[in-house]
Amino acid sequence: MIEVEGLRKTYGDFAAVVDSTFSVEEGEVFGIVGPNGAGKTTTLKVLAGLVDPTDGEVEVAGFASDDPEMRRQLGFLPEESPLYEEMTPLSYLRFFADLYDVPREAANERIEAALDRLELDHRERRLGDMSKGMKRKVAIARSLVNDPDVLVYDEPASGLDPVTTNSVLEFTHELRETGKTVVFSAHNLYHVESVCDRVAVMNEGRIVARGSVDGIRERHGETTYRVFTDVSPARTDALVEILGDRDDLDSPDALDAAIEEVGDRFRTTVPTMDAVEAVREAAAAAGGEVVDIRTREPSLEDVFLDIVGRPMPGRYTGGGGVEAADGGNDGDGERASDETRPAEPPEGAE
Ligand SMILES: Nc1ncnc2c1ncn2[C@@H]1O[C@H](COP(=O)(O)OP(=O)(O)OP(=O)(O)O)[C@@H](O)[C@H]1O
Repeated sequence: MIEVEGLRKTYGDFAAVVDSTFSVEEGEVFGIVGPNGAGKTTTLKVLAGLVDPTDGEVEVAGFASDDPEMRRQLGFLPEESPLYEEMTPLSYLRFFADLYDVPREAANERIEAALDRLELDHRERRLGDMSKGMKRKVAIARSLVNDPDVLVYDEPASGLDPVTTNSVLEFTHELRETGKTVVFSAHNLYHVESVCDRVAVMNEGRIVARGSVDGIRERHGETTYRVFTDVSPARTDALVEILGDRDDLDSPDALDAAIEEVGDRFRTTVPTMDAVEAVREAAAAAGGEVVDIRTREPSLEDVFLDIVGRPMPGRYTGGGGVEAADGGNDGDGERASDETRPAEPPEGAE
């Protein structure tokens, strides 16, 4: 439903988006996450036909992004959506339905259905007097008046209270059950995890990972083991010392920092089963024993911090139009599996 190949957008010699390749299947909810300035909004605006790409191919619902027909197939929700303050939700939404030439009866049905589902009361109230959450719901309803196949939402739940956030996210999730394809950006990784089928992680203009949330987590996150050790209070220093002295562990320093007192036990967080065995031996040497081992899966947030913490090649083209280093994606086999595209893979990665 959406094909993006080698997308690049530069402003002067600054690259807002660099060699970005991804596709979104029909009926999929696809999330774009990344820190401030990563290039999410620019990518979405290109998809919505509001910004021309400097380079690359973009196709939405079978139309090139510069084809005016493409906009008719699309509902765009910008990050900030100023509404005509003097209008009411109903008059505002009917106005947009008219712009799209939606027959009055179909428009009314669509508007009522969207506002009912979004639980928007006060439909005759002036938009200027509505809360931020209400306005956001009206803007979401606006994105649906032309019954588009593709919805592009920039931070749909930004700045909303938890109840309204949930309602908006649930609604986003439900859209795919009606056959819509949704691309949205978010900062809140929990939102992305709860709603998206697949995600792209952007950093400094590049897609540095993409795939299912679980796939990305598996590739990037590290499972850690929490080992709970019971040692008599008189022997606790001995345990810490023995563990700190182990030079057969990946990182004795990190291990040392990871020993915490939890109630009358010690909790040691280690990265491998070998390290778990090392803790077991140390506990025995200190006259205690391991009483519990828990596995901790990485959250998307752990993964995100790991990925975006990596250095990226420069974004400035120096006027020549060529990046300091090539990164991003090569575009092949994007749909086949979960993929990651670190711009500069650290040694030994992948
Ligand atoms: N019209 C423009 N002219 C110059 N630079 C721009 C323009 N639009 C965006 N940029 C720059 O491109 C980079 C990416 O911006 P973009 O808005 O796409 O990031 P974002 O990931 O959506 O960030 P945020 O999460 O803060 O909204 C930023 O450094 C931004 O300043």
